Amino acid sequence: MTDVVRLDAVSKVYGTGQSAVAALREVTAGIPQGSFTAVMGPSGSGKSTFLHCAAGLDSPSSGSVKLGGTELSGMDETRLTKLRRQRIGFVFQAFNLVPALTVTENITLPLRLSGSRVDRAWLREIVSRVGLDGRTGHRPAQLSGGQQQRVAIARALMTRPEVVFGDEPTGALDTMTAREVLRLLREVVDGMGQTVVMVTHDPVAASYADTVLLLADGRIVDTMTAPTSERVAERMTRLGAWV
Ligand SMILES: Nc1ncnc2c1ncn2[C@@H]1O[C@H](COP(=O)(O)OP(=O)(O)OP(=O)(O)O)[C@@H](O)[C@H]1O
Repeated sequence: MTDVVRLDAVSKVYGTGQSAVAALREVTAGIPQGSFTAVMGPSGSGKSTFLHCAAGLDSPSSGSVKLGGTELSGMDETRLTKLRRQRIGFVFQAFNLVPALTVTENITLPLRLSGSRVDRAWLREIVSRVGLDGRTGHRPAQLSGGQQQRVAIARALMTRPEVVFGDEPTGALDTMTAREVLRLLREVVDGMGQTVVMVTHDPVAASYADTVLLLADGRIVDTMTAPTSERVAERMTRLGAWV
Protein backbone atom coordinates (compact mmCIF):
# COMPACT_ATOMS: atom_id res chain seq x y z
CA MET A 1 0.00 0.00 0.00
CA THR A 2 1.17 3.54 -0.70
CA ASP A 3 1.95 5.76 2.26
CA VAL A 4 -0.07 8.97 2.27
CA VAL A 5 2.08 10.42 5.03
CA ARG A 6 5.70 9.47 5.53
CA LEU A 7 7.98 10.58 8.36
CA ASP A 8 11.68 9.79 8.07
CA ALA A 9 14.02 10.28 11.03
CA VAL A 10 11.91 13.15 12.33
CA SER A 11 13.28 14.87 15.41
CA LYS A 12 11.80 17.86 17.18
CA VAL A 13 13.60 19.80 19.85
CA TYR A 14 11.83 22.60 21.70
CA GLY A 15 14.01 25.32 23.24
CA THR A 16 17.79 25.51 23.29
CA GLY A 17 20.71 24.81 25.61
CA GLN A 18 19.89 23.67 29.13
CA SER A 19 16.13 24.00 28.61
CA ALA A 20 16.04 21.99 25.33
CA VAL A 21 13.37 19.26 25.25
CA ALA A 22 13.57 16.46 22.66
CA ALA A 23 9.87 15.86 21.92
CA LEU A 24 10.50 13.50 18.97
CA ARG A 25 13.65 11.46 18.42
CA GLU A 26 14.32 10.12 14.93
CA VAL A 27 10.77 8.95 14.36
CA THR A 28 10.17 6.99 11.16
CA ALA A 29 6.61 5.98 10.26
CA GLY A 30 4.37 5.53 7.25
CA ILE A 31 0.60 5.98 7.16
CA PRO A 32 -0.88 3.75 4.43
CA GLN A 33 -3.63 5.09 2.19
CA GLY A 34 -7.10 4.10 3.44
CA SER A 35 -5.95 3.12 6.93
CA PHE A 36 -7.03 4.17 10.43
CA THR A 37 -4.09 4.83 12.75
CA ALA A 38 -4.21 5.70 16.45
CA VAL A 39 -1.28 7.39 18.15
CA MET A 40 -0.99 6.61 21.86
CA GLY A 41 1.53 7.03 24.64
CA PRO A 42 1.98 8.46 28.10
CA SER A 43 1.53 12.17 28.74
CA GLY A 44 4.49 14.08 27.31
CA SER A 45 5.56 11.19 25.04
CA GLY A 46 5.30 13.33 21.91
CA LYS A 47 1.84 12.49 20.50
CA SER A 48 0.80 16.09 19.79
CA THR A 49 4.22 16.89 18.40
CA PHE A 50 3.97 13.85 16.10
CA LEU A 51 0.55 14.99 14.88
CA HIS A 52 1.64 18.59 14.43
CA CYS A 53 4.76 17.62 12.46
CA ALA A 54 2.87 15.06 10.33
CA ALA A 55 0.15 17.62 9.53
CA GLY A 56 2.48 20.51 8.70
CA LEU A 57 1.33 22.50 11.74
CA ASP A 58 4.85 22.49 13.15
CA SER A 59 8.18 21.92 11.43
CA PRO A 60 10.62 19.26 12.58
CA SER A 61 14.11 20.21 13.77
CA SER A 62 15.46 17.54 11.41
CA GLY A 63 14.18 14.76 9.21
CA SER A 64 11.62 14.61 6.44
CA VAL A 65 7.82 14.72 6.37
CA LYS A 66 6.06 13.90 3.11
CA LEU A 67 2.38 14.18 2.24
CA GLY A 68 1.57 12.24 -0.91
CA GLY A 69 5.13 12.70 -2.10
CA THR A 70 5.28 16.44 -1.29
CA GLU A 71 8.11 17.32 1.08
CA LEU A 72 6.78 19.54 3.89
CA SER A 73 10.00 20.33 5.74
CA GLY A 74 11.44 23.55 4.50
CA MET A 75 8.13 24.75 3.04
CA ASP A 76 7.25 28.34 3.94
CA GLU A 77 4.18 29.11 6.07
CA THR A 78 2.10 30.46 3.15
CA ARG A 79 2.49 27.24 1.15
CA LEU A 80 1.94 25.11 4.27
CA THR A 81 -1.30 26.94 5.05
CA LYS A 82 -2.53 26.37 1.50
CA LEU A 83 -1.51 22.71 1.62
CA ARG A 84 -3.25 22.16 4.97
CA ARG A 85 -6.42 23.83 3.72
CA GLN A 86 -6.58 21.83 0.49
CA ARG A 87 -5.08 18.46 1.32
CA ILE A 88 -5.58 17.83 5.06
CA GLY A 89 -8.68 17.59 7.23
CA PHE A 90 -8.64 18.30 10.96
CA VAL A 91 -10.96 17.21 13.78
CA PHE A 92 -10.31 18.62 17.24
CA GLN A 93 -11.45 17.70 20.73
CA ALA A 94 -13.35 21.00 21.09
CA PHE A 95 -15.10 20.71 17.67
CA ASN A 96 -13.98 24.26 16.71
CA LEU A 97 -17.19 25.18 14.90
CA VAL A 98 -18.22 28.76 14.22
CA PRO A 99 -21.26 29.40 16.50
CA ALA A 100 -22.93 31.96 14.23
CA LEU A 101 -22.87 29.70 11.16
CA THR A 102 -25.30 26.92 10.28
CA VAL A 103 -24.24 23.29 9.86
CA THR A 104 -23.98 23.69 6.08
CA GLU A 105 -22.05 26.95 6.40
CA ASN A 106 -19.62 25.37 8.88
CA ILE A 107 -19.07 22.36 6.64
CA THR A 108 -18.39 24.46 3.55
CA LEU A 109 -16.31 27.14 5.32
CA PRO A 110 -12.84 25.75 4.41
CA LEU A 111 -13.83 25.57 0.73
CA ARG A 112 -15.22 29.08 0.78
CA LEU A 113 -12.08 30.35 2.55
CA SER A 114 -9.93 28.94 -0.21
CA GLY A 115 -12.24 30.39 -2.88
CA SER A 116 -13.25 26.95 -4.16
CA ARG A 117 -16.61 25.97 -5.55
CA VAL A 118 -18.89 23.92 -3.29
CA ASP A 119 -19.82 20.59 -4.88
CA ARG A 120 -23.48 20.36 -3.77
CA ALA A 121 -23.81 16.64 -4.56
CA TRP A 122 -20.70 15.87 -2.49
CA LEU A 123 -22.03 18.06 0.33
CA ARG A 124 -25.32 16.09 0.35
CA GLU A 125 -23.44 12.80 0.37
CA ILE A 126 -21.18 13.85 3.25
CA VAL A 127 -24.09 15.20 5.29
CA SER A 128 -25.93 11.94 4.80
CA ARG A 129 -22.89 9.77 5.59
CA VAL A 130 -22.25 11.55 8.89
CA GLY A 131 -25.95 11.34 9.79
CA LEU A 132 -26.85 15.03 9.74
CA ASP A 133 -29.80 14.93 7.33
CA GLY A 134 -32.44 17.33 8.60
CA ARG A 135 -29.95 19.29 10.70
CA THR A 136 -28.23 21.38 8.05
CA GLY A 137 -29.92 24.65 9.04
CA HIS A 138 -29.14 24.28 12.75
CA ARG A 139 -26.46 26.24 14.54
CA PRO A 140 -23.87 24.42 16.70
CA ALA A 141 -25.58 25.42 19.99
CA GLN A 142 -28.73 23.61 18.83
CA LEU A 143 -26.82 20.32 18.46
CA SER A 144 -25.54 17.71 20.91
CA GLY A 145 -21.78 17.24 21.38
CA GLY A 146 -21.82 14.14 19.18
CA GLN A 147 -23.70 15.96 16.43
CA GLN A 148 -21.25 18.87 16.64
CA GLN A 149 -18.36 16.46 16.18
CA ARG A 150 -20.18 14.98 13.15
CA VAL A 151 -20.28 18.48 11.68
CA ALA A 152 -16.55 18.81 12.29
CA ILE A 153 -15.94 15.43 10.60
CA ALA A 154 -18.09 16.48 7.65
CA ARG A 155 -16.15 19.75 7.41
CA ALA A 156 -12.88 17.78 7.43
CA LEU A 157 -14.12 15.51 4.61
CA MET A 158 -15.57 18.24 2.41
CA THR A 159 -12.29 19.11 0.66
CA ARG A 160 -11.64 15.38 -0.14
CA PRO A 161 -8.41 15.54 1.88
CA GLU A 162 -5.62 13.03 1.51
CA VAL A 163 -5.65 12.48 5.27
CA VAL A 164 -7.79 13.47 8.25
CA PHE A 165 -5.97 14.15 11.53
CA GLY A 166 -7.88 13.93 14.80
CA ASP A 167 -6.54 15.40 18.04
CA GLU A 168 -8.45 13.55 20.79
CA PRO A 169 -11.63 13.71 18.67
CA THR A 170 -13.66 11.90 21.32
CA GLY A 171 -12.02 13.55 24.33
CA ALA A 172 -14.98 15.84 25.08
CA LEU A 173 -17.72 13.25 24.56
CA ASP A 174 -19.45 10.83 26.93
CA THR A 175 -18.73 7.12 26.46
CA MET A 176 -21.76 6.27 24.31
CA THR A 177 -21.41 9.32 22.06
CA ALA A 178 -17.66 8.70 21.74
CA ARG A 179 -18.39 5.16 20.46
CA GLU A 180 -20.77 6.53 17.83
CA VAL A 181 -18.16 9.02 16.61
CA LEU A 182 -15.52 6.25 16.51
CA ARG A 183 -17.88 4.05 14.48
CA LEU A 184 -18.34 6.96 12.11
CA LEU A 185 -14.57 7.41 11.73
CA ARG A 186 -14.26 3.67 11.09
CA GLU A 187 -16.99 3.95 8.44
CA VAL A 188 -15.23 6.93 6.84
CA VAL A 189 -12.17 4.69 6.41
CA ASP A 190 -14.01 1.51 5.34
CA GLY A 191 -16.76 3.08 3.23
CA MET A 192 -14.97 6.06 1.69
CA GLY A 193 -11.36 4.87 1.64
CA GLN A 194 -10.36 7.89 3.71
CA THR A 195 -7.09 7.85 5.66
CA VAL A 196 -7.47 8.80 9.34
CA VAL A 197 -4.81 9.41 12.00
CA MET A 198 -5.97 10.12 15.54
CA VAL A 199 -4.22 10.93 18.80
CA THR A 200 -6.02 9.46 21.79
CA HIS A 201 -5.57 8.60 25.46
CA ASP A 202 -8.34 6.02 25.36
CA PRO A 203 -7.47 2.34 24.66
CA VAL A 204 -11.08 1.70 23.58
CA ALA A 205 -10.82 4.51 21.00
CA ALA A 206 -7.48 3.10 19.83
CA SER A 207 -9.08 -0.33 19.34
CA TYR A 208 -11.17 1.09 16.46
CA ALA A 209 -7.96 1.71 14.51
CA ASP A 210 -6.14 -0.74 12.22
CA THR A 211 -2.79 0.16 13.74
CA VAL A 212 -1.71 1.75 17.00
CA LEU A 213 1.60 3.60 17.14
CA LEU A 214 2.83 3.71 20.72
CA LEU A 215 5.11 6.58 21.63
CA ALA A 216 7.30 6.82 24.70
CA ASP A 217 9.83 9.55 25.33
CA GLY A 218 9.68 10.80 21.74
CA ARG A 219 10.19 7.39 20.11
CA ILE A 220 7.86 4.83 18.56
CA VAL A 221 8.30 1.90 20.92
CA ASP A 222 5.62 -0.40 19.52
CA THR A 223 3.31 -0.79 16.54
CA MET A 224 0.20 -2.87 17.21
CA THR A 225 -1.98 -4.15 14.40
CA ALA A 226 -5.60 -5.28 14.90
CA PRO A 227 -5.46 -3.83 18.43
CA THR A 228 -7.88 -4.72 21.20
CA SER A 229 -8.54 -2.29 24.05
CA GLU A 230 -7.19 -4.88 26.51
CA ARG A 231 -3.88 -5.25 24.66
CA VAL A 232 -3.48 -1.50 24.29
CA ALA A 233 -4.32 -0.90 27.96
CA GLU A 234 -1.90 -3.60 29.05
CA ARG A 235 0.90 -2.14 26.89
CA MET A 236 0.21 1.36 28.21
CA THR A 237 0.36 0.09 31.79
CA ARG A 238 3.71 -1.51 31.10
CA LEU A 239 4.93 1.84 29.76
CA GLY A 240 4.01 3.31 33.12
CA ALA A 241 1.37 5.54 31.58
CA TRP A 242 -1.11 5.10 34.40
CA VAL A 243 1.05 4.58 37.48
N1 LIG B 1 5.95 24.47 22.56
C1 LIG B 1 6.69 23.74 23.39
N2 LIG B 1 7.75 24.26 24.02
C2 LIG B 1 8.52 23.51 24.84
N3 LIG B 1 8.31 22.21 25.09
C3 LIG B 1 7.26 21.63 24.50
C4 LIG B 1 6.38 22.35 23.62
N4 LIG B 1 5.43 21.50 23.18
C5 LIG B 1 5.68 20.31 23.74
N5 LIG B 1 6.78 20.38 24.54
C6 LIG B 1 7.39 19.27 25.30
O1 LIG B 1 7.62 18.20 24.40
C7 LIG B 1 7.30 16.95 25.01
C8 LIG B 1 6.23 16.24 24.17
O2 LIG B 1 5.03 17.00 24.24
P1 LIG B 1 3.68 16.59 23.50
O3 LIG B 1 2.68 17.65 23.78
O4 LIG B 1 3.98 16.24 22.09
O5 LIG B 1 3.29 15.24 24.28
P2 LIG B 1 1.89 14.46 24.34
O6 LIG B 1 2.24 13.02 24.30
O7 LIG B 1 0.98 14.98 23.30
O8 LIG B 1 1.35 14.86 25.78
P3 LIG B 1 -0.14 14.92 26.37
O9 LIG B 1 -0.68 13.51 26.31
O10 LIG B 1 0.07 15.36 27.79
O11 LIG B 1 -0.91 15.89 25.54
C9 LIG B 1 6.86 17.27 26.43
O12 LIG B 1 7.97 17.09 27.27
C10 LIG B 1 6.45 18.71 26.34
O13 LIG B 1 6.61 19.35 27.58
